[in-house]
Amino acid sequence: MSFQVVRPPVGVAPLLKAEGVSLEYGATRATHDVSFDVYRGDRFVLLGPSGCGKSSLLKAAAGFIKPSAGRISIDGKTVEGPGADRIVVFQEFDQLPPWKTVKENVVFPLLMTKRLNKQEAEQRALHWIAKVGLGGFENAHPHTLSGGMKQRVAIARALAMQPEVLLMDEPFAALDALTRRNMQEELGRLWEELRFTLLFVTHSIEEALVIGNRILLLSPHPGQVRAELNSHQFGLHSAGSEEFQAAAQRIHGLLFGAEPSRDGAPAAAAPDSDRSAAL
Ligand SMILES: Nc1ncnc2c1ncn2[C@@H]1O[C@H](COP(=O)(O)OP(=O)(O)OP(=O)(O)O)[C@@H](O)[C@H]1O
Repeated sequence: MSFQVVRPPVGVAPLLKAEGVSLEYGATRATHDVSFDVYRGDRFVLLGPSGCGKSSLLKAAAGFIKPSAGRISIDGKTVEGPGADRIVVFQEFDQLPPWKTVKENVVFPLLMTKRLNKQEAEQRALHWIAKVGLGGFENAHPHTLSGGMKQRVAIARALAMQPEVLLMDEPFAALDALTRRNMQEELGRLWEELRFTLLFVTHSIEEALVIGNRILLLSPHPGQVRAELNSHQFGLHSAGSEEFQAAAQRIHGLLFGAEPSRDGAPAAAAPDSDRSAAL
């Protein structure tokens, strides 16, 4: 199977742009010279092995950490810190304050923006709680919910803020396989309806193919761009198909540089400097 080469849309400016981003924690370099463009409506996936700096890139896009070199911008403006235009959904189930009900969890950040009054915020919260299938659980506390339901609350809370970019850091990684699949389906359904812009981190090749329309492959630590792929043709509908399996295998080869060729000999991975060469 072959991937389409990524070509930027003609005449459209990216919504989120990472330019030569290096991230460091003291002496530890997490990423080196990473560049990518996310366009409005993209489901853009950062994929790479553990420790390659995916979460760090997401945190930098969220404004939680600053690049040691390069820059990240939204609509041309350099990201200098967190903002309501970028909301993060994390993997951890404890991202919801446990003393607040489902409704209060969704309402709270809306009130913090000071753009809505209490009644408007509650109305909007109820709308989003229903949208993620949690109607009837508005007054429940997080500890009474399953892991999947907690992630639904986190998604409702994020989408209610109507961010420019929804940032998701392995949001389904701690869920059992069946719930994870349901949540991937749910996210796809929400995207079909709302067409929000998504930056999604995962180390699962299958999840990247199911969720993303574009995938950035990062090399092992420190993360550098290995390749960029279009993957819009894949989804849960195609998971398990021959083409899907071939794509997953191809990505594995690109990531780890040992893609088995037809005759069984390892083939070279995409060179960092030429993203399209191996696609
Ligand atoms: N707060 C921190 N302090 C020091 N080093 C850190 C910190 N956070 C991450 N690192 C280091 O930066 C590198 C990238 O980590 P990061 O969590 O971004 O990778 P990742 O690709 O998201 O990994 P995983 O898939 O395991 O979550 C790793 O070497 C990690 O040890």
